[in-house]
Amino acid sequence: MLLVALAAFVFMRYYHHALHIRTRAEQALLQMQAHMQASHDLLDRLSQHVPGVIYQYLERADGSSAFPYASQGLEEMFGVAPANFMRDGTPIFERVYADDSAALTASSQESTRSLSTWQHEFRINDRSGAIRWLSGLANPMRLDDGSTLWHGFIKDVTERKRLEARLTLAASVFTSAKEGILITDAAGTIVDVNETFCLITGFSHEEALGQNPRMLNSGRQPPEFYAQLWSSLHEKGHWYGEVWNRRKSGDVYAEMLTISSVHDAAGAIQNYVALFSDITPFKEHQQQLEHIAHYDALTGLPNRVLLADRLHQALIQSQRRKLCLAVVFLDLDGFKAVNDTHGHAAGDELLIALAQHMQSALREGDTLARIGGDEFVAILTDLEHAHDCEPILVRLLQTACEPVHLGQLDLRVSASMGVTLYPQDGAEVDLLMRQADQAMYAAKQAGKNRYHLFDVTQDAAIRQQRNSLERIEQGLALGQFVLFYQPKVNLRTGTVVGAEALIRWHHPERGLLYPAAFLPVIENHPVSIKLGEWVVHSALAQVSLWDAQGQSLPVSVNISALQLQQQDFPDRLRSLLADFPGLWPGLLELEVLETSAFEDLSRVSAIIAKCQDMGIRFALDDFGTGYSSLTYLKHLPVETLKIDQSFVRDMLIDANDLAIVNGIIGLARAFGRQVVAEGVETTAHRDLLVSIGCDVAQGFGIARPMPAKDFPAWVKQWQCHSDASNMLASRTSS
Ligand SMILES: Nc1nc2c(ncn2[C@@H]2O[C@H](COP(=O)(O)OP(=O)(O)OP(=O)(O)O)[C@@H](O)[C@H]2O)c(=O)[nH]1
Repeated sequence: MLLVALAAFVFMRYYHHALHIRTRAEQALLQMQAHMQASHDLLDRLSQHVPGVIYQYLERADGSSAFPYASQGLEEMFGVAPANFMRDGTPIFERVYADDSAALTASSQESTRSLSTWQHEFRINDRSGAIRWLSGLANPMRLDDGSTLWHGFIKDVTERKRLEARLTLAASVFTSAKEGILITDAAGTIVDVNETFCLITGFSHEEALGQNPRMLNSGRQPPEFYAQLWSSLHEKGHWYGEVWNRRKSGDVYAEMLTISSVHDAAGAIQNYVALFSDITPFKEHQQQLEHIAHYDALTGLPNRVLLADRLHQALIQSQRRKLCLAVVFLDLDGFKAVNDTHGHAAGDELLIALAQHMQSALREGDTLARIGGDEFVAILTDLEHAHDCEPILVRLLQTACEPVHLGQLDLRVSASMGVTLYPQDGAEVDLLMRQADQAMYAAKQAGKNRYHLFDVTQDAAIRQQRNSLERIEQGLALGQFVLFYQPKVNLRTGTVVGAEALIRWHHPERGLLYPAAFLPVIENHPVSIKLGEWVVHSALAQVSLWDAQGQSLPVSVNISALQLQQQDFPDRLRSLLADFPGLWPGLLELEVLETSAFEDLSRVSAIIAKCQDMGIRFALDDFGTGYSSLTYLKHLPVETLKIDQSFVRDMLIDANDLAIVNGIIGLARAFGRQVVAEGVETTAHRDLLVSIGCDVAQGFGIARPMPAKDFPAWVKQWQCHSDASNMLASRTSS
């Protein structure tokens, strides 16, 4: 019993003891669990304030993995709560960016194998699918069961990576840019240069650093240039332009430069960044192009473009210095023959040699340009007096005709030169060139190998002539010319036997002009033919009109020698007549001036005869005034002689004139020609003419030339007076 009791006691003691131990163990466990929970909570709380994820990673011996612990950051990173990976870590690895997966596995395996710190950067696809960069670091420990446990952290380094990428890009732009880059601090001290800077300038990185960009100064830009550059930099924050700088070798080069100022957050200038490219080859090419554009390729002399520019400048200088200048247009004589005989290449050589020789015949400051094949122009400047150019002109002439030795050949040409002088009212480059050219032409005309001075007065007259010609042509086109008609009457019977058509010009500014005011301008000019044809056509139209009105009256028109001598004159006249098919050609008489200079009388005679075959009549006007009256009378088959008014007017007081009038009447009779007296002014004229056998006359004493519209009324009025002498008396007194 005691034993039982003892056993029970022992058992109880043991039981209590065991119970106590167990309770204490349980308490300790609970305590430990509570402690662990607290540590866990503390870790969680702390890790919330740490960027990224703090974790434990377990890799078992069988290859499976788990994240026994991971802070909440894991959920942010992968979108799944850490608890999900406590037993199986595989889903995490499915998020790793495919390209980075192999490297991640390799780094992990290496850490497992060597138990070295695992440190790796890799990319994942976050829960939105975007790529993010992670950077992990963990230390491994081998557990007894052969598994490996890492403790470490992973953080998101996407932003850092982006910055790094930008920096890398910027660095590679800086390094590999084809432009030279130079960076200074705010004080202008060079803090960095790139590779291209070194290539362009020849200065190494070390040589450039700490220097001022002034080290590149070539001295080609004046101080004002740099002042303007800095002012632009300060005002606008940048400057752009071309600069000539000097390389380390001393060579000057051209660069296209952009400078920008870089400011700090407070707006203060921190740096200046200069970017430049070497444009020297481009500049050289540009210079070549400019040379081509301004210089003659064969002789190297200035060409026409540069000449115009130089001449323009020379005119300004001449005005400023109050000195003369001469423009000399020079054309070689007989140059074509050199080409033809010795070939183009020899011609070229001659041009080159002559260009050099002539250049050296000029003074320094004068310009010699080649403006075409064998044409040159010289500008002789700073002449005190116009005649100061003469010795230079003589020298030029001599130089141009000196022989040029080319191999076996001795070539020799000469020059014709036209010279014009400045100052001259309103003269400009073009005008001076034209004047010199014109004068050169005159030198050629005068026999070559000489110079000719342009004559301003003569030129003004020529221009005036040209202008008048244009006005006359214009007047003709605008219908400003009219025909007036002067009656011819039979003094014995009082009958009106015809009229002479006389041209007048209703000039818009100068009023009614007589032929003497404009016909001399067009004498021997093609315009006179045009005007002459107009006269014939208008007269035919008038005759035709009067004919239709029942007043059939012959009309005479004056015809110039030039017009009559045209080979096709009869045909042209025929076509004028063709416009008036019903008109009898005998109503048209052509008056040829007796003073006309005919080149070939037999040809003129043949033309007259052809026209007469058409029915046209002819008169020799102003008969007796020329040197060839009798020759013309003999050779030209005209029907009528018109006695010049100068003889008629003065025959009453001058016996010689009377004798001439008598003589002409006698000649007319002898040659079977009719005779008409011009310039009848009084009854005394009439009586005398009638008494010596000239019945037909015209003159102011009968009627002045009048507009066509007044003519029929005048005829009617004339015929009302049976006694013509009364009429004459009344005219004379009026
Ligand atoms: N060799 C050579 N000949 C040229 C060149 N340019 C034009 N010519 C020739 O130069 C000649 C110039 O003509 P002209 O001035 O009428 O010749 P020219 O014999 O001097 O005649 P004149 O001036 O009346 O004395 C022509 O035969 C052109 O073909 C060139 O660059 N080289």
